[in-house]
This record gives sequence, structure tokens and C-alpha cells, in this order.
Amino acid sequence: MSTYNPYDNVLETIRNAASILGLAESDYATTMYPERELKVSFPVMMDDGTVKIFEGYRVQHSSSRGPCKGGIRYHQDVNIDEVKALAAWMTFKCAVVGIPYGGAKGAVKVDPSKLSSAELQRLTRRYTAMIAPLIGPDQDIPAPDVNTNGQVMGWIMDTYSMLKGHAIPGVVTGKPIEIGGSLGRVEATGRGVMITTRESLKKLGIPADKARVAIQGMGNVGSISAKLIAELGAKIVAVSDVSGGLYSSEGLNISAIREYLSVRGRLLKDYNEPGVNHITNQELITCGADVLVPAAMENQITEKNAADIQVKVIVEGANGPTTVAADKILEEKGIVVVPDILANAGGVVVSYFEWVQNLQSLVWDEDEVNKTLNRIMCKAIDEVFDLHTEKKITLRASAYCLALKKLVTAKNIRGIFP
Ligand SMILES: NC(=O)C1=CN([C@@H]2O[C@H](COP(=O)(O)OP(=O)(O)OC[C@H]3O[C@@H](n4cnc5c(N)ncnc54)[C@H](OP(=O)(O)O)[C@@H]3O)[C@@H](O)[C@H]2O)C=CC1
Ligand SMILES: O=C(O)CCC(=O)C(=O)O
Repeated sequence: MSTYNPYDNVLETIRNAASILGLAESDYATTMYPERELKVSFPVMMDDGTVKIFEGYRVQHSSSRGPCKGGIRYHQDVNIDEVKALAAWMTFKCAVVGIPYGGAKGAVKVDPSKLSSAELQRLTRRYTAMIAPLIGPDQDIPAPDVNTNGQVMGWIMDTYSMLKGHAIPGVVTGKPIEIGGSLGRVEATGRGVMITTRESLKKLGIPADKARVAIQGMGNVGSISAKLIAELGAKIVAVSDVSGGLYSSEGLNISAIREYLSVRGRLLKDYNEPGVNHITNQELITCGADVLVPAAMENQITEKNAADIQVKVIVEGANGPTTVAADKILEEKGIVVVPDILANAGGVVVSYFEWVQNLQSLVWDEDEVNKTLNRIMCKAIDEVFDLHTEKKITLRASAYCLALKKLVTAKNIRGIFP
């Protein structure tokens, strides 16, 4: 795993925004520290009867603007600093798009591809029981992230409801529709990435139907982004998963690749189609395209490869894909970076709709979900681009300034007692 500490990235980005806004450290200090960090260890019975101990986390970064909100990640390399960074990004993300949440994130250190479905369910239920004192529809609402999905959210909801003695769908979002999930949530993050790409290209005067796009990661975010960006008329020339990537200058057949990947365990290194070349993830990042959408993990664009990037625009589908050092190189090269806290906010926006539906026992239709998502995203995109133009700062600095201002205002209104 990488040696870059994503939480250091977060702190540097906050300090930069604070200095642009002329804030004293006492004004924004609370945004530099998570409110709560819970580390848990818990046993899980394996299918062969042995017991393994797993480590997990739930970090609540901020509740200044509302209940904490953020996904749960299952990954073998996860650590507390990564979860702290992911929780802080949630706080800034919810603030920049103006939904009434703070930020949180959870994780279990596990490679879920090595577990059976029954083991995964036992692990999820035990982890839920361990973080149960922190979560709940009024205080902290988990959702899917890397290697978790609707089924995992269903097990979390069931375990939490068993502990409370009645059904509490609003404790998690990203659930299957049948138990209170929202139409449109599975596609929401990718839809938000598509909206951000479409609007950013419009503002930059690049026709979307002529754009050549490379996408790293073909999970929930990457694969839906690929599908919806292709529907804008753009050519998806490269995609990848953990095993490597595919490239075709003529454009890839995204529906065939999505269909191939729908079988659990399949990897792109084994995908074969005439005219499609195999490339590495590093080659994908530096391949010739107009738009790069990193939609996999943190720290993929660093000072080691930033100078070789050829695209005009980077739309960050993943959280934290670009290091601070790489950001500076990209700025010097004139590459526009649309930051994660804006570009991938579609997921949490529709999670908010799901939670609102759960609290009111209402069901919205998919058209209403997608239209409202589009409106919220377009407003936030306009605000971020406007401040970027007015202050001549990067889009990331602009997004952080807008979010930080809201966070500091909320903190000041609530006050610090005594
Ligand atoms: N799900 C959501 O709603 C949201 C997710 N995000 C962020 O988007 C990113 C992707 O999340 P999501 O799509 O949900 O996760 P998934 O687990 O669905 O997909 C992750 C994808 O990234 C690939 N991948 C994993 N590690 C690497 C690597 N080292 N190099 C290249 N590719 C890799 C995986 O390959 P393989 O499957 O072969 O392992 C998979 O294709 C994360 O940063 C997440 O935090 C942000 C907002 C919301
Ligand atoms: O939908 C959510 O609540 C959070 C999704 C998430 O984890 C993220 O935006 O990074």
C-alpha cells in the first residue's frame, strides 16, 4: 500500500482553504480533529469452525451541520488514518453540496474476496454490533463504500433493528429497495460523476460527444460513470480494475465489459476482445485521453506520475485519488481537477433522499430522485466554478473554501460552551 498519509493531505488542504478565507486557526481548528474515533476488535467464526479476530473502525469527523454520514469500507490495507481522512472528506462533501449532515466513515481490515458469503454476513453482523453505540438514524448513518453493497447494508439494518427490537430502516442507506432503499441510489455516485463531467466540460468549452475518457476502477462508481458518460456520446478509451486495464483508441464496449464483470471473481486481466489492448493501471493514468476519472482508491495520482498525465480534465470519482504534491504539478500543467468532495457527492445526496424517505415512510419515484440530484449537483458545480473564477484558485481550493465557511458558521452559531 502507499506510503502517503491521506489525513496529512486533508489537513494541508484545510489549512490552504483557511488561509484563502483569512481564518485564524481558532476559527477552524475543530475541522482538523475528528469528534470520535472508535477502534474495535471482534471474533468471527469461519466456515471451517476456526475463529478469526478482525479489526474495524468508525470515525465521526463532524456533527456540526447534522448527523454524521458516510460509508463502510472492507479492505485488507485500511488503517485509522485512511478512515479519518475518509470521514473528513464526508464532512466537506456534505457541506459543499448543502445537505444537512456531518461526516463519518467506517472500515474493517479484511479482504472480502477471501470470505464466503456466510462468513461475510457473520463479520458484518458482529462489526455492526460493535459500532452500534455510535450509529443510528439520528446520529450516524453508514452506507456502501469500497467492497460493500446493498446486501451488506441489509445485514447492518437487520442487526441494528434486532438490537433495538423493531425495524429501523433509516440507520443505513444504500439498502436494497425491498427494505427501504431508494430508487437511484445504486447509480447515484456514477450519475453525479457524469453530471460533474458534463457540466465541467460545458464550462471548459469541450464538447462531451468528442471527449475521450479513461476511467480507473470498474466497481460501483467507475462502471456506472463509464456507462453514463458513454451515453453522453463520449468515447471510453480505457478502464481498469485491481488486476489492470483495457485500452482501445476506438472506444471500449462498456456494456460487454460490465456484463463480463457481473460474475463475482472475474478480473479484467482475463477479458479478451479483438482490438482491445491490456494496459497497467499506471498506463491508464498517463494514457492519451481528454478526461481521466480515477474511481478506485486514494493516492493514485502522485508526484511520481502527475508530470506524465496528458488529459485536460480530471474528475475525481474516488475519494482522495490525488496527493497535494501532485495537485501542484497538475495546476502548473494547466490540468483542471474537479475535486472528489464535489464530483463524487451524488452518492451521499441520494443517500440523503433515502434517509428522508425512511424518516417520513415515503417512496419517491426514480425520476424525482434523479431530477433533484441533478438540481443539487448543478447548483454546487456552479458555486464551485464561480468562486474558482472570482478568486483565481483551483477548483479544490474553491470547494474547500465554500465548505469550510459553512462549517465555521455552523460551529459559531452552535457556540462552544462554556
Ligand atoms: N460507492 C459509493 O457510493 C461511493 C464511493 N466513493 C469512492 O469511490 C471509489 C470506488 O468506490 P466503489 O466503486 O464504491 O468501490 P467498489 O469496491 O465497487 O470498486 C472499486 C474498484 O476499484 C478497483 N480497485 C481496487 N483497488 C485498486 C487499485 N489499487 N488500482 C486500481 N483499481 C483498483 C476494484 O477492482 P476489483 O473489483 O478487481 O478489486 C474495483 O473495480 C472509492 O474511493 C470510494 O471511496 C465515493 C463516493 C460514494
Ligand atoms: O452515501 C453515503 O452516505 C456515503 C457514501 C460515501 O461513503 C462517500 O461519499 O464517500
